[in-house]
Amino acid sequence: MKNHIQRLHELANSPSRCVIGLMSGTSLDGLDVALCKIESSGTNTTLMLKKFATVPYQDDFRNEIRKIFAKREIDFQQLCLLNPYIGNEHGQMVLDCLKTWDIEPQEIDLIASHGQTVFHSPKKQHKLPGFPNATLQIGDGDHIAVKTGIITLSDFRQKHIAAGGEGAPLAVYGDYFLFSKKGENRILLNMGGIANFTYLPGSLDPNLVFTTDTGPGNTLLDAYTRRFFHKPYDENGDIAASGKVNTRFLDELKSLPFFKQAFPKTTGPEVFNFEYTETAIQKSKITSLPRQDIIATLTSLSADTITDSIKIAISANETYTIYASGGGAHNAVLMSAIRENLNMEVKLIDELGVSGDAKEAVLFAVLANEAIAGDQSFFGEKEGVPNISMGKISLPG
Ligand SMILES: Nc1ncnc2c1ncn2[C@@H]1O[C@H](COP(=O)(O)OP(=O)(O)OP(=O)(O)O)[C@@H](O)[C@H]1O
Ligand SMILES: CC(=O)N[C@H]1[C@@H]2OC[C@@H](O2)[C@@H](O)[C@@H]1O[C@H](C)C(=O)O
Repeated sequence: MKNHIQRLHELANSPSRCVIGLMSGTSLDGLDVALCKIESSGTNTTLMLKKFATVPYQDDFRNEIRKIFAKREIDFQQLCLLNPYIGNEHGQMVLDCLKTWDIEPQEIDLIASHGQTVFHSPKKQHKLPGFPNATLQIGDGDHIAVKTGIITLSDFRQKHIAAGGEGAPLAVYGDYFLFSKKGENRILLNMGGIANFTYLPGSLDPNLVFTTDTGPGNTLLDAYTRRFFHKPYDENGDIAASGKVNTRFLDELKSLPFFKQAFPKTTGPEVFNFEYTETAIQKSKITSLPRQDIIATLTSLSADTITDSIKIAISANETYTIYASGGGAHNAVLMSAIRENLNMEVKLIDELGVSGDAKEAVLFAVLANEAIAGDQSFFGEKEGVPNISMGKISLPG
């Protein structure tokens, strides 16, 4: 024990750390593994992404998670079993990546594991008096630490809730440290299962930094494409490109109160799922609409709700640059609808030196770096962006 605490002390005082960030998002496509060298902390943080891989999930593994994923009623034993099971699997995936990269586990200082979100329930969504914002990520950190022999930080979201946030989006911290630029207002738009963005003011004023989910990114598209096109997602937006947007259906999809809620707000596949699409199809009486048109309309919904949110958050006369990341950045139809709605170029975060597919995993590496070596950076007084260090520490021995 004493050795581990001494090691943490050394790491806290070392000029740089080698940190593996792990992200398993709402799309359940795989585990993103980002090996980063991080120097310093807070606004002085510099990061070099040394290696990156997405370890795809096997169907069996994904199906086990789907049994409980974002469901109100589940088999409690399944939840209990998955917690160590996912931790162990993620640990093994890290070891496999290290082997492929010809790197010894001893060369890694920390793992930052997001885990798997299985339910996200902000107050605005559950509306149960007396109950707080809540979110649950599983894939226990102790199992990763013991499996890999590497000190592991996990369960980052609880502290954010304890300090007054909804547990997400946490990207804001790393976004601010890594991607802020004096003199340039930036929007960092991430389109995973759920879409969110961070506003980084060119003034660098932490009081103006802003982050929120906007609603669906790919989650509705994936669910519908899986069910009716027997593919995991609409590759490149090809199905959407072959369909037409149906306005009646689009208006019905947009009538959900979530879209009118004030920022910051968060959501998940508990709300944006196949049933949500089905209900909107029934309500708008378009049951005979070609399936490509459904995909085209769902793609428009993602684009419109993203760009409407950006327009609300940024005043009309303000200039800014948008950098996109996440799997949705590979969807040409989604990207061009966003460009069209905003009438401006949308760049890729890759231009700023980090691959868009790696960004979220990288940001958890930054959070772990901050928890171990940071000095509680000031994030202003804005609601939903608490000034805190996050993550629980699991020791390997
Ligand atoms: N070539 C592609 N064409 C179209 N869509 C793609 C492509 N590649 C990935 N995607 C979409 O991106 C999704 C995965 O994105 P990503 O890994 O960023 O999500 P996530 O991290 O799981 O979600 P979240 O950020 O909400 O937690 C896929 O499920 C798919 O919908
Ligand atoms: C509860 C949860 O897992 N939320 C995710 C999800 O995926 C995208 C969006 O919804 C975002 O709010 C968050 O993840 C990113 C990494 C975040 O916290 O910034």
